[in-house]
Amino acid sequence: MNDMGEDRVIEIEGLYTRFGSHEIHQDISLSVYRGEVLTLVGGSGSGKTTLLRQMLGLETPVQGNIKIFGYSRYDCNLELLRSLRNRSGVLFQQGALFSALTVYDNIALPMRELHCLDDEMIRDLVMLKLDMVDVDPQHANKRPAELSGGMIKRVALARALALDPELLFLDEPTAGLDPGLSESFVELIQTLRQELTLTIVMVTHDLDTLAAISSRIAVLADQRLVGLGQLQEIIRIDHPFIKDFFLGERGRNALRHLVPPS
Ligand SMILES: Nc1ncnc2c1ncn2[C@@H]1O[C@H](COP(=O)(O)OP(=O)(O)OP(=O)(O)O)[C@@H](O)[C@H]1O
Repeated sequence: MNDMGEDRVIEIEGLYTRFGSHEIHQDISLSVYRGEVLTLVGGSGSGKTTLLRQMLGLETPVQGNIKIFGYSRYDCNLELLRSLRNRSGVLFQQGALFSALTVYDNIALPMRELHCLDDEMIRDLVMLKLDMVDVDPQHANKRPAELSGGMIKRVALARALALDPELLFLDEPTAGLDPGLSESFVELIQTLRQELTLTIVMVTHDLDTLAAISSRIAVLADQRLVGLGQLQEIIRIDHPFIKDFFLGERGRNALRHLVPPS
């Protein structure tokens, strides 16, 4: 099977996750379509990060299937898995840069792992990625400890985009940023998403970020998917988590254009 003409980038079917006797997901099914931003929300411990890690192939559910670009995560050969990995990029929480490596080497690492690019080509590509995320080349030789929180996120995004992925995973992309930095980081993601025609799966607790870039939202609660759709549809669902999350005071501020004041 290939992905020609297929507009589902990810297909999750009948997924169950358990850690010991702790049930995390029951019968989760959802698709992510090419070019959309699907945002996963849910209470603490509802299994958002676990689901993201399963899509990345870093964890395996006890039951169910996940297809990426039309290929099952669980019946492919090593070469195929590597190619699936190279077609996706990930921005982990807190950036997760290698602290011993410079900015340059952090971004160059995935390129070097391909073993087919020479040093000059890698240099040009690293500089191009830094430019894409608005980081001045003068910072290339710094280590992560010398960077501000906002800069770490940008460098981590440059690394996530190192291999020109079609699919980007963002785990709490604006966590730890103050509102101004958070807004400009979201604008950067939005611009790159359009320029690079990315498909994005994002986990966030931040309603401003969610409202700014989500095409659709998937809500995890009670081990299940209790909502899947556009924001306007989600906020009409009668579920305690949804009411609390979207229609509480913070929600009403972030979504004031959608939710009438009570
Ligand atoms: N490898 C693991 N072994 C055992 N339990 C785990 C493992 N990974 C996650 N869990 C548990 O699974 C549950 C879901 O975790 P997960 O991190 O996916 O939730 P989350 O929705 O992302 O939460 P948060 O919003 O707090 O980040 C939690 O109770 C967590 O302790």
